[in-house]
Amino acid sequence: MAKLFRAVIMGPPGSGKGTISERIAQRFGLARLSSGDFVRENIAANTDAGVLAKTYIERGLLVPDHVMTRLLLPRLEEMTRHSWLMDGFPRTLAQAKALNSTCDLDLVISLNIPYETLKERLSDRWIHPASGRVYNMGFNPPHVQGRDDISGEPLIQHDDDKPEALVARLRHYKDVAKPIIDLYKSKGILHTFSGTETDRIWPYINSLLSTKIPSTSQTDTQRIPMP
Ligand SMILES: Nc1ncnc2c1ncn2[C@@H]1O[C@H](COP(=O)(O)OP(=O)(O)OP(=O)(O)O)[C@@H](O)[C@H]1O
Ligand SMILES: O=c1ccn([C@@H]2O[C@H](COP(=O)(O)OP(=O)(O)O)[C@@H](O)[C@H]2O)c(=O)[nH]1
Repeated sequence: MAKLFRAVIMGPPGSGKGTISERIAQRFGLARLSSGDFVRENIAANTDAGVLAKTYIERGLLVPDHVMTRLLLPRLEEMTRHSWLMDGFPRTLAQAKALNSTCDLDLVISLNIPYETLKERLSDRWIHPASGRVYNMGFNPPHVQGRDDISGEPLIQHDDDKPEALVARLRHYKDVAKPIIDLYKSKGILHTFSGTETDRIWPYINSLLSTKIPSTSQTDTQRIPMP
């Protein structure tokens, strides 16, 4: 069996993690895992953890570590035979340590994007909740306004992209990300990419990953349904 590949993508809200994850998943055939999608699915399904998580998300806060690790680690244990790319986890040092005890990461991508760019992008971000596909009215608008290109279903905006929640989220990101970044740097697996446009960053990520994983002919993002 080919060697499995496990990667994490980090960056503040709006830095392009979702956009880049989708490209990586399509180009390299990795399973794409998103902690945010997982939390939202739990909220929609009214699970105990979902109801609890909602009270934090509404205030622009992170969900507590013990809730997140309880939700995600069993999920990762089911993925022992898949290569994957995780977006949104770990978001704290405690989560990074918990992840560390579950699996060995091969690579961490960290995105470094100016604050003004983040604010502009998020005020105009639209999402197809079922697939996680993201649109931006300027950068990658849907073919039909307000509708997902593939399913035709309605697009939504996240409550936590509102400016009130956003400022708190950005401040919080800076504080909590630094020790995680330092940890991955010390392990020698951190790769940082800076810039204002995903299209300009992407070729560098693409060539880095090409040296680490074989590309596939897969054209559709592989999203593993959450239980
Ligand atoms: N690893 C995590 N730890 C704590 N809370 C999390 C984690 N992942 C997701 N959440 C919660 O779920 C919310 C939505 O997750 P999602 O990844 O979509 O976040 P986001 O902040 O909108 O991300 P981004 O804007 O960076 O794509 C977060 O704002 C946070 O409250
Ligand atoms: O170069 C870019 C990359 C992304 N986006 C948009 O910015 C928003 C945030 O991107 P994404 O959801 O990928 O970021 P994340 O929050 O996952 O890091 C989305 O509306 C994207 O369409 C953009 O306008 N230009």
